[in-house]
Amino acid sequence: MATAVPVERDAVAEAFPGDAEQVRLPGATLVRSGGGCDLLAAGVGPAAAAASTAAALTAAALGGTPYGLVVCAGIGGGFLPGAPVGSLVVSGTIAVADLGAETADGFLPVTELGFGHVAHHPPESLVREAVRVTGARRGTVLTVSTVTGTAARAAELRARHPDALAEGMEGFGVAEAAVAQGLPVLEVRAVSNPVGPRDRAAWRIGDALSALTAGFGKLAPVLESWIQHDHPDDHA
Ligand SMILES: O=C(O)c1cccc(C(=O)CC[C@H]2O[C@@H](n3cnc4c(=O)[nH]cnc43)[C@H](O)[C@@H]2O)c1
Repeated sequence: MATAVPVERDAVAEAFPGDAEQVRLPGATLVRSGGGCDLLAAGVGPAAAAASTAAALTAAALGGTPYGLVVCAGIGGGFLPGAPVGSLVVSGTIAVADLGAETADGFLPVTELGFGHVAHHPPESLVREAVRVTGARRGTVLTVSTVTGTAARAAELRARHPDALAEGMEGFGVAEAAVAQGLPVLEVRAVSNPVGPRDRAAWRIGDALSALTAGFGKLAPVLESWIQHDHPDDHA
């Protein structure tokens, strides 16, 4: 489980029972819950998140105990009216919003330049179960390197990503690290602020952290059970 900062990690950890221990690795420090779930405060932004998630995944694989699933979780911006403050969003798609080239004719995603990826798709069975048990909204979660701060930018993102419900700064980085090691990935965002004109007074970080803890209270058993079973329909 990768969050950006320790306060998000601890909000998620509350949902996992038992005594936690700290595990220090080269490039990452994990909090290991009593139930064996590893939580990582991976850093803010896609690059930091990818680097520390990759370090943790590689250490587990080399140690002979590879992970079965990677989850990126945290607070995020919500696109109104679909994702109001305090709501929970589960990623049908994890997409990077600003990886590409600006041209006179508009934005070109990096894939149209012939490189890499711009989206990753969590397993359908996991998304469906996560939405069912949490009551979360399902949508595309965008990863941005610059927090959206104007109505014009929010509208531009929605025009390019009509299914977008939330934005954060780490999901795509975590997903790139997971997919590079053949692992499934999911993103869960609790909405702390609307995506749009910058208004720090409107942030509701405490409410979003509470929504994260409550959501993972319901999600934790689903994640554990999902990892234990094969999901042939997801491989099609
Ligand atoms: O200074 C601002 O106006 C501002 C507005 C929203 C968020 C920030 C952050 O620095 C938070 C970064 C942190 O939290 C996640 N997050 C929360 N809300 C958003 C958002 O609207 N857009 C993107 N990321 C958001 C993010 O994943 C980071 O970990 C500052």
